Amino acid sequence: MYVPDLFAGKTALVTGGRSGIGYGIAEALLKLGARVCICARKPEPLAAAAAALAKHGTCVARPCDIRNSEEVEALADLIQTEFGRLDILVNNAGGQFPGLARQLTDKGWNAVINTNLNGTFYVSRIMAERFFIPQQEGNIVNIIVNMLRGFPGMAHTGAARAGVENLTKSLAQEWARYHVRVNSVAPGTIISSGLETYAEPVKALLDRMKQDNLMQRHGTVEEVANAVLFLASPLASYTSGTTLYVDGMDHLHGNRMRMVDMFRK
Ligand SMILES: CCCCCCCCCCC/C=C/C(=O)SCCNC(=O)CCNC(=O)[C@H](O)C(C)(C)COP(=O)(O)OP(=O)(O)OC[C@H]1O[C@@H](n2cnc3c(N)ncnc32)[C@H](O)[C@@H]1OP(=O)(O)O
Ligand SMILES: NC(=O)C1=CN([C@@H]2O[C@H](COP(=O)(O)OP(=O)(O)OC[C@H]3O[C@@H](n4cnc5c(N)ncnc54)[C@H](OP(=O)(O)O)[C@@H]3O)[C@@H](O)[C@H]2O)C=CC1
Repeated sequence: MYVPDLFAGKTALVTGGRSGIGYGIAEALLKLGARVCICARKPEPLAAAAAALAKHGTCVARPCDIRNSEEVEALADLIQTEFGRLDILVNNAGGQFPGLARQLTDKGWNAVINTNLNGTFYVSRIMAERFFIPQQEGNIVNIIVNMLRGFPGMAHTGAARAGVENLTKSLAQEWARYHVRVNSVAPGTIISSGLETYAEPVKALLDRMKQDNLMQRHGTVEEVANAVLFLASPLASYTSGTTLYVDGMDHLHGNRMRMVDMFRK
């Protein structure tokens, strides 16, 4: 539904672009004319994803753990060499594991905060300093999660993503003077490779969440990618510092605590 050359001449970085939602976003940007760089930690599946994406256009890849700012600087070097500029950053890399707050160890908590909050900040700051601010132009879309009413059963990621949502508002204001827009997309439960990482009994819980959703279904990768395309495009030129929910209204409706209790029993 977007014009085919919407992102012609633009370059984009999609973190976590080797799989699931990140792959879908990278593919959608490529199909609309962007040149794309993807990163993730695991080199082999990353290279395979880049090779598959290359049938849609120019796609380069580099292994990078977003928690390590030196690796993120090296990623910026690659983008500089390959593209000479960056227009769009999609902070998609992230994840967590299910567990009640009382079960979370220091190490587990820190792994999730470092990935989702600290990693997102490092990539945003480094790409802004290297590209967006010197260019006086840029666009950031952060993939978070629906945690509007908290995230019982995943308190670590709820806290980290709330941090990213607030970071979105701060960066949007601080960087407006450089013509950088910053927004977030908050998916609900999306059918993707990420969901496959969950074993029983969380799998059963995910089915229950589908029944509880007012649209009676989970979302698709394409539905998340479409929201990212909108926010990254000039169609959203007066929109910054905001969050777009792609969750079939889960942020408004449903009793997550009842489901966590089911999981506990
Ligand atoms: C109780 C009710 C549950 C309700 C569930 C509702 C579900 C709704 C979900 C819908 C919304 C969201 C969906 C998604 O986000 S799907 C995307 C999912 N993809 C991923 O999560 C993949 C990425 N995840 C990771 O890479 C890891 O989870 C992590 C973020 C932790 C980062 O990994 P890292 O490599 O740094 O960490 P380690 O594997 O070395 O682990 C570090 C410590 O973290 C603890 N840990 C890790 N995994 C688990 C686990 N499965 N269970 C318990 N604890 C875990 C642990 O302390 C690790 O240290 P140790 O290995 O030394 O013990
Ligand atoms: N699927 C869903 O229902 C929902 C997903 N989300 C969020 O959307 C994003 C994508 O999820 P989805 O595609 O489903 O899940 P995936 O697990 O398939 O994607 C996560 C991606 O992030 C990469 N990644 C993880 N940690 C790091 C790191 N430290 N540095 C660099 N890359 C990293 C992974 O690659 P590698 O392991 O090689 O590093 C992988 O490509 C995540 O942030 C997720 O939490 C939000 C709401 C709902």
